[in-house]
Amino acid sequence: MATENKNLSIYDKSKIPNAKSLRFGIVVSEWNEAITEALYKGAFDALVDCGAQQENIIRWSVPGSFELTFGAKKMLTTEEVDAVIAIGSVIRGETSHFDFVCSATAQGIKDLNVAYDVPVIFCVLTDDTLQQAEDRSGGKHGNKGTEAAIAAIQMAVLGN
Ligand SMILES: Nc1c(NC[C@H](O)[C@H](O)[C@H](O)CO)[nH]c(=O)[nH]c1=O
Ligand SMILES: CC(=O)[C@@H](O)COP(=O)(O)O
Repeated sequence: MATENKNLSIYDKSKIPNAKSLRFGIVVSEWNEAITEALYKGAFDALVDCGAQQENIIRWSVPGSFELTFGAKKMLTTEEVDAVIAIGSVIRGETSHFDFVCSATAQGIKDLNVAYDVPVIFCVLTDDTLQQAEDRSGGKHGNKGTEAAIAAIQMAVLGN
């Protein structure tokens, strides 16, 4: 289902485990800051809405999405967290750099999920235009940060 047919911000709170006892790390890329800050707000607000304590949400910033893998690895290996959310916004430019950044970031975060026992949630927008990014970070398609927060809670308690 394409995002166009799924609002990224809708969740049934009654079906989401309470996050009161959980600790979360959120690593935020500074590239396209207006987008990533909107994604962060969506994630933070959803975690708190589902019971997370604000003091149990640790935020770190990294320069760009390519650095999210290292930032998430450092977060999960040095902080006591139950899940990490990696937030980025990659917007296509003139060259193929977009493809390399997106691929490396996706593969890197996937690799962390294989190598470690703490879920790392892929909250990285990969858009052709700024409008697409705006639509998915609190715009007409909702907020992928909200979606990522719900996934983080669900994965943090998986198998418990
Ligand atoms: N163009 C975008 C980047 N590029 C920067 C890289 O992520 C990385 O920081 C640099 O290559 C140094 O290692 N990053 C984004 O997050 N979004 C972009 O649109
Ligand atoms: C995703 C990128 O790295 C990209 O925005 C950089 O732009 P350009 O390809 O024009 O150098």
